[in-house]
Amino acid sequence: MQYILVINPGSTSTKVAIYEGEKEYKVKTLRHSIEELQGFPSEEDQLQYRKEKVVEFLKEEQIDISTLAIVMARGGLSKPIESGVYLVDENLLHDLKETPRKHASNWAAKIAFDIAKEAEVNAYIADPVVVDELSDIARISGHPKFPRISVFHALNQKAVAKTYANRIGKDYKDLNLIVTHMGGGVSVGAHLKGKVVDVNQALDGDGPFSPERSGTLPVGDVVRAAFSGAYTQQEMISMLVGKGGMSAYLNTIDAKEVIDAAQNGDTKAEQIMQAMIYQIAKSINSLVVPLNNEVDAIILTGGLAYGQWFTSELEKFVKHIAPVEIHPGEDEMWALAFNGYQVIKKKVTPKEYGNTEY
Ligand SMILES: Nc1ncnc2c1ncn2[C@@H]1O[C@H](COP(=O)(O)OP(=O)(O)O)[C@@H](O)[C@H]1O
Ligand SMILES: CCCC(=O)OP(=O)(O)O
Repeated sequence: MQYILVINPGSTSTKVAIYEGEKEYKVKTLRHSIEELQGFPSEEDQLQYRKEKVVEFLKEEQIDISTLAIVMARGGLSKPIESGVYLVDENLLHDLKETPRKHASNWAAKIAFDIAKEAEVNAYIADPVVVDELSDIARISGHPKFPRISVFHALNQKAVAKTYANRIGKDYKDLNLIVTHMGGGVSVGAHLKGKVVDVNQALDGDGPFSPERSGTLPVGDVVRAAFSGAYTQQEMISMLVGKGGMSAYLNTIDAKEVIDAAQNGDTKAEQIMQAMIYQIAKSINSLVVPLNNEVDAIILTGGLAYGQWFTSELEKFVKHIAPVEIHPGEDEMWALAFNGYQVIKKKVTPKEYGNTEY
């Protein structure tokens, strides 16, 4: 049997799967607690830990590495690139290692590359978090030194948008959609006829706060705190990513636990969840502008979209704009496998990252 190995590290989870063609054969989602993630002395230690989890999965499922036909990985914070499938090569690995923006997706290509090397096959990424289709006007932030950039859940946003288009018998390129991914990070994207022309910078940029990120903060106060002498650069960055948002208020990155507490009378948990919903709703409403007031549907996806109370509260703020579709979890694993299968069948020609000028 020739298998496709799919590797997807997120900020709160590591997802790993084996596909036979487009068909899921085995899948595992490991959820990581805040204590577990903060216990690693270095980035390298966490990479090794996540890699061990992938190798353990292969052993548990008795998948011999020689049966792998291809390894597919989520792409991280390399340079901005167009949507597509890219061979994991030394250039890509170099940029992912050197990037100042740290995120679990940066490790996926390295883990995939090492396993693929052992299996004597190729590793690829598809629709990494740096897919950049921003309109020129969306790039202007308010100061030329700090242009807005595209960092978001490109893989899942595009996959669920295409799944929705297929389901209603339309082409993705004929629709205007607002896709909201709500996981460890939250991204809200304006898909204008198949291009994500505006989206919040979902790591350390702007947008709603999320289970582990602060989103937009009062920037003057942040600058004063940064220069106060009270914090190191790493402590400041952690306030934005990792220990920001819900985790800063409630010391957990498990939104399910907080939603359950909110529904069982925990007023602090309820207030923070309502604030997250309020901020996400404001972002969704703001994307009516890049879509010229013509929105075909709003899609809610990611882990938090499993929470029925959460999505129904959010729907109240946005349902006047367009029909709301709930797509809980993600199509990332399937999308990676699908892209891998297209490469195997030679229906897609992978791009070379090093040759990509943007
Ligand atoms: N049934 C659920 N209801 C609400 N939130 C959930 C549910 N299941 C998972 N989540 C939350 O979704 C978040 C993780 O989403 P996910 O998209 O898997 O994130 P990531 O890929 O960033 O690790 C966690 O905060 C988790 O608690
Ligand atoms: C960096 C953008 C993608 C992102 O936030 O992914 P997670 O929600 O999986 O951390």
